[in-house]
Amino acid sequence: MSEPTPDEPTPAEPTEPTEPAGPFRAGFAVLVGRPNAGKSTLTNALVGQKVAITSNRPQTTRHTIRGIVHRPEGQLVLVDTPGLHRPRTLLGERLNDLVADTLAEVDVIGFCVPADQKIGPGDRYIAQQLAASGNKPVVAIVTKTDTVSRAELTEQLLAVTELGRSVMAAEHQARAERAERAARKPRHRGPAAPAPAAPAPEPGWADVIPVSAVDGFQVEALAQLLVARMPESPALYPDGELTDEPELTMVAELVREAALEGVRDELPHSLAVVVEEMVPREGRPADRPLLDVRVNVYVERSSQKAIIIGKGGSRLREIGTRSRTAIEALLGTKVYLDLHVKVAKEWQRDPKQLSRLGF
Ligand SMILES: Nc1nc2c(ncn2[C@@H]2O[C@H](COP(=O)(O)OP(=O)(O)OP(=O)(O)O)[C@@H](O)[C@H]2O)c(=O)[nH]1
Repeated sequence: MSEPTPDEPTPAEPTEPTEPAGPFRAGFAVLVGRPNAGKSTLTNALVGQKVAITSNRPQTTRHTIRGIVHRPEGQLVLVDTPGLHRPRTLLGERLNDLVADTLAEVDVIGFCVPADQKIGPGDRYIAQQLAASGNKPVVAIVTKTDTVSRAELTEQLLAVTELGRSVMAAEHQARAERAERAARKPRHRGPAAPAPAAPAPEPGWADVIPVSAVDGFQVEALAQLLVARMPESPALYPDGELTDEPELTMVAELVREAALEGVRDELPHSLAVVVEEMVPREGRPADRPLLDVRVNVYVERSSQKAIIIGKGGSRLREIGTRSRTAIEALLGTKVYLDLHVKVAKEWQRDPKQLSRLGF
C-alpha cells in the first residue's frame, strides 16, 4: 500500500461518520482460551474501558463479566469467561460448567491463542471442546501480536488454521461414526426413525484474525468482524453502558487484583473476595460524601494469610491503598475501605463454602 499524500483522503479512515449499510445487529460473544491467553485485556480493548481484571497470573477471572461494545452497525455483548481448562478441583469443575453454559448462549465464540507461545495440549483441548460444542461459529484470534516478528506471526496463523481444520475434521468423523452406529442398532419397537441430520461442522474456524490489545492492532477489525456475525436485532443495552456486572462484583475484583499483585503462584487459586457491605457514611456534608466499603479476603491457610498481610501489615496496607484508589475511580466517590483477611479452610473443595463465597 502506498502512503496517502496530504491532499488525498486516507481510505481506511473516513472523516465523516457514514450511515451503516446493513441492518443493525446485536448479540452475545464470548472469548475463550487457556489461562493468560489475553482474553481480559482484549475485552478491555474492545470495550475501551477497564471492565475485566487482568493480571499476569493465570486464572484470575472468576466471574462472567460482560463488556458492551457499541458501534453504529451493531452491539456486541462480550462475556468474559474464566480460562477453559481441565477440572482439577470442584472449583475447576464449576468453572467449566460455567463455560459450557456460556458457549450455549452466545452467537459467536472467539478462541484466543497467544502469538508468542507454541500451540499446546491446553489449546488443543479447548479447540476440541469448541468443535464438539455445536454449530456456533468460532473465530480464532491470535493475540499479543506485538510480541512476535512477522514471520513468527505467519507461522502461528498457519498453525492455528491447521488446528481448526484438524479438530473440525475429527469431530465430523466422530459424528459420522456415531450416526452410523445408531443406524446399525436393532430397533425393537416402531418404525425406524430417520437419523437426525447432524449439522455439518464448518471445515475449520469461521475466521482467523491476529490482534494486539496492547498496541491496538486490528482490535477494530475484530469488533467489526464479530458484530457482523450477530443476528439482526435492536440494541440489547442502552448506548453508553459498558458492563452490567453489579458494582459489588467489580469492587471485589479490584481488591482481588490488588491482592494478587506480586504473590506466589499457588495463591490465586486460594483467594476469594467478598464485599460484605457498601454504605454511605452518615452525617457527611453533601458535597463530600464518603462510602464505607467492608471487604473480606478469604484464603485457605494461615500461612497464606501471613503472605497477604505481610511484615507488620505492610502488604495489606499496600493492597488497601491500591484497591481503594481503583474503587474510587470506578465509583466516582471517596471510599473508606475496611479490609479483613480470613482463613476459610479448603473452601475450594467445599460446596457449602463455595456457595457462601458466591460461586
Ligand atoms: N504484549 C502483550 N501482552 C498482552 C496482550 N494481551 C494481554 N497481554 C498480557 O498477557 C497477560 C495475560 O492477559 P489476560 O488478559 O489477563 O489473560 P486472560 O486470558 O484473561 O487470563 P485468565 O484470566 O487467566 O484466563 C497479562 O500480563 C497481559 O498484560 C497483548 O496484546 N500484548
